[in-house]
Order: sequence, then C-alpha cells, then structure tokens
Amino acid sequence: MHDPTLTVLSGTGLSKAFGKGGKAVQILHGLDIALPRGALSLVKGPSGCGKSTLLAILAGLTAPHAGTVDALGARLWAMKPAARDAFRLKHMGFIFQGSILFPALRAHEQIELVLGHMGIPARQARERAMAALADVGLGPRAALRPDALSGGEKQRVAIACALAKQPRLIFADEPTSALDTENGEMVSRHLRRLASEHGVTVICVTHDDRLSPFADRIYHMRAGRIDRIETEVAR
Ligand SMILES: Nc1ncnc2c1ncn2[C@@H]1O[C@H](COP(=O)(O)OP(=O)(O)OP(=O)(O)O)[C@@H](O)[C@H]1O
Repeated sequence: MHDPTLTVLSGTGLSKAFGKGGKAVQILHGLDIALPRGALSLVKGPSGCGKSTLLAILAGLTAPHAGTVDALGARLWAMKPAARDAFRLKHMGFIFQGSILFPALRAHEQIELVLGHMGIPARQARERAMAALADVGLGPRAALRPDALSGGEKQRVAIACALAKQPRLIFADEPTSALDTENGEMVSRHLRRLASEHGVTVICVTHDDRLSPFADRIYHMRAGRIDRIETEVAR
C-alpha cells in the first residue's frame, strides 16, 4: 500500500518562532516535507530542533507563522478552527509517549468515548473497540482500567484507539521511548502494521533507534529544516 508517488500530507515553507520581538527564537526555517501514502515515516534530530513543533503544525494543533499544510487534499490552516477540529477528529489519530488514558474508564470505554464523539453509534463503537483491542493483543484485558495495565499495555490501548478511529493519518510522538525492549518492539510492529496492512500514513517523531528498522523513511531535521531523507529503510 506504500505509494511513494502519492503525497497525502505535506508542509511547504513552514516557519515558526516562539517568543516575541527581540526575544523571539526561530524554530522552523521554511521547512518543506512531503509524506507518502501508507508509509511509516520517522522524524529524527537533536533535542530542541523542532520535531514536536513540526508534528503539531502538520496535525493542525499549532499554527505556523508562514507556510502551508496540505492534508488529504485540504489546506489545513486555511480552514476555520471548527472545521479543522472536525477534520482532525475524522481523519487523524494520535499516539504520544505515555499516552494519557482516563483513570475511571475501562480500556474499551476509552475507545468508545472517542468513537462516540465521532458520531458512531454505541453498538458499532463497542464492536470496533473490541476488534481494535483484539488486534493489538489486548482482547482479554479489554475490561481493565489503566491502573491494572502495564505501560506497554496502556500504549497498546492508545494504538487500538487510533486504529479504531480508522484514520488516514496517524501522528506519534516518542511512542516507544518509555517502553522496555519487548514492549518497544511490539509497539513498533503495530505502527508498521498500521501502515502496511491498513494503508495509514504514519508520521512518528522519535529518538528511539529501535524504530528505524521498521520505517519506510527517515527525515533527519537540523537547524529547523529537513536536512536529509533516508528512503526504503524497512525490510
Ligand atoms: N509553546 C512554546 N513556547 C515557547 N517555546 C517553545 C514552545 N514549544 C516549543 N518551544 C521551544 O521550541 C524548541 C523546539 O521544541 P520541540 O519540542 O519542537 O523540539 P523537539 O525537537 O521535539 O525536542 P525533543 O527532542 O527534546 O522533544 C525548544 O527550544 C522548545 O523549548
């Protein structure tokens, strides 16, 4: 499903500074990036180079000062905020380091809550949630609350949630960094499968070299730009 000729998410001329006036610090300097459909792409680079900022801009969460983002053919930052929120809910999934779960909700309820916001009827939401949890090997643990789940299992609930939404784009920020070898590898395999088997375009910011063998592309960031791209890394 990985189609290097078809770009589904791109940023062009992206600039971003934090702070005002003489104290403003420029983080992104006219950065260009184009992500192919159905690929697992990593963004790597030194701490503070702007990786998370780039991810937030591409996901419609942080506005750039200049430049454009095209997601699935739509110009993200030209949309009204409510339309951008609706677009994000429908088309994008998110997986973060130590993804936050609601303490009071069972694993399947965490997912059903999100699907409910998308307007999916309760019965269908339950079916999708259970199928997604089974997909990440958590079928037998679907009724547990976060305090009964390990760090790796919580991260798999977050992946199941992203999967159950059936989004076209998934954004992950350091999804494996807090995990031990076994769980880090399991999460890496799931990200790989999201791209290969579900055709999702996955962009993942990471310092974790363990993810590299699973990736199709690695974008290396330096000084607020993409400095180098490694292609066809996986397999
Ligand atoms: N909301 C904000 N206000 C002010 N400065 C910010 C804000 N968000 C990020 N920064 C600064 O922008 C720079 C880039 O941050 P960012 O989190 O994008 O880097 P990163 O490459 O993801 O870093 P790391 O690998 O350490 O997570 C940092 O110097 C950070 O302190």
